[in-house]
Amino acid sequence: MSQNISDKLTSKLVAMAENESQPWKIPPIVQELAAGVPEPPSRYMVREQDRPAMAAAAPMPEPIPIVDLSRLSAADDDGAVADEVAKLRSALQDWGFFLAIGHRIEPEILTKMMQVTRGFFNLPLEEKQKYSNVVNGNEFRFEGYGNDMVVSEDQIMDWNDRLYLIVEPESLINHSLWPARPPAFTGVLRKYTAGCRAIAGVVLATLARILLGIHDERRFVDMLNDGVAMTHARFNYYPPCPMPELVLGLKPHSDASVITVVLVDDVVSGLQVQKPNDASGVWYDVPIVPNALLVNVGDVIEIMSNGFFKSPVHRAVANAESDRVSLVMFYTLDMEKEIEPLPELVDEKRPRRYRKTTTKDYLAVMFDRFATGARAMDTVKISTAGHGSGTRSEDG
Ligand SMILES: O=C(O)CCC(=O)C(=O)O
Ligand SMILES: [Fe+2]
Repeated sequence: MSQNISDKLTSKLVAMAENESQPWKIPPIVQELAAGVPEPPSRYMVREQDRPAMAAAAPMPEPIPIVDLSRLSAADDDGAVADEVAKLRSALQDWGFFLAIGHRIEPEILTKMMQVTRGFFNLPLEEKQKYSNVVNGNEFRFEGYGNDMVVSEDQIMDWNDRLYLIVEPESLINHSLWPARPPAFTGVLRKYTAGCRAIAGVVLATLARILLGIHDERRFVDMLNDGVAMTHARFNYYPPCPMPELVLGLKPHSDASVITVVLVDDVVSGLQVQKPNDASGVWYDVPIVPNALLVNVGDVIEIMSNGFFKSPVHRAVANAESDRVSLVMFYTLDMEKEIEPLPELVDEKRPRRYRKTTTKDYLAVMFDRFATGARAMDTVKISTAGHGSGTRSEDG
């Protein structure tokens, strides 16, 4: 027992000493930093070739795809369902995302969700630090308030603070990390979570219908109820930046989720996407559409659909005038669940394009790669240029 305590103490002291010699591991809260610096510190400055180039970001070349979810589950007397399914299909094939209307979350809940999100980030630092994602002075945990993990001294940091929470299933909620203030936070988040769950269900049923047929509509939805599938909420806060053209709010990435539902700031834009299957690399500004929620394909659906649907690369840019918030719901599968292309979607004409992985392996790669700006997806893609499958065995 005493040996145990002394071991713990020793490891804590070692960790503290390491931490002192590696202060870069615990970055400042960007909101605090932003309030005091005339220009972003160098570790936030992106390489010249990766700069946001705000001027070069283009408006979307066509109207942003909007899908009315209420029509997807209506009676199909007049072909309305088929029309809406077709819209969803082309939105996801062209862009990897769409804006959902007819989603049945009342506008008041969306407004309140925005208010409590802003309310949390506007609290004094000491209050927010009660939910810190750094424990024992130097250990990062995945849930909580702070920055994303810093894995190396030369990592380029995002102009972003975030609160990360598991919101489903109930048994995995860490109640001590749910903010007590603003007082409405918990109640609103619960309602919002239930509304998003319904959205994820309708969209996943439609994707399965497109890929496998109506008889197999529940294939993806059932995965969200299989084992311990989790929903993670990421509340993003982007402070104003004195030189926004030198930083990124969030570096380019695709989501490691099955599917993602995003509530973007209702006043300040900042989300930009690249068009899947378009090699030009142009960034498009996503416009704000009141009361619509953005739904995007995640890496898991890209893999399981054998590339039929692509998980779009996106990023967030900062701006000089205003802060910005967003709330992102990531649907993930049981940690042990194997992820690979559905056998029905692999044949001679369309050979397997992704290696098998598991949720936990993929998330581990994702967190590591995100820090460096690399894509986790590249570790499971099978090169189509040659016929080799890379260095790892395809079933490994
Ligand atoms: O802030 C946004 O609009 C997007 C955030 C995002 O992509 C993420 O948190 O994964
Ligand atoms: Fe994202």
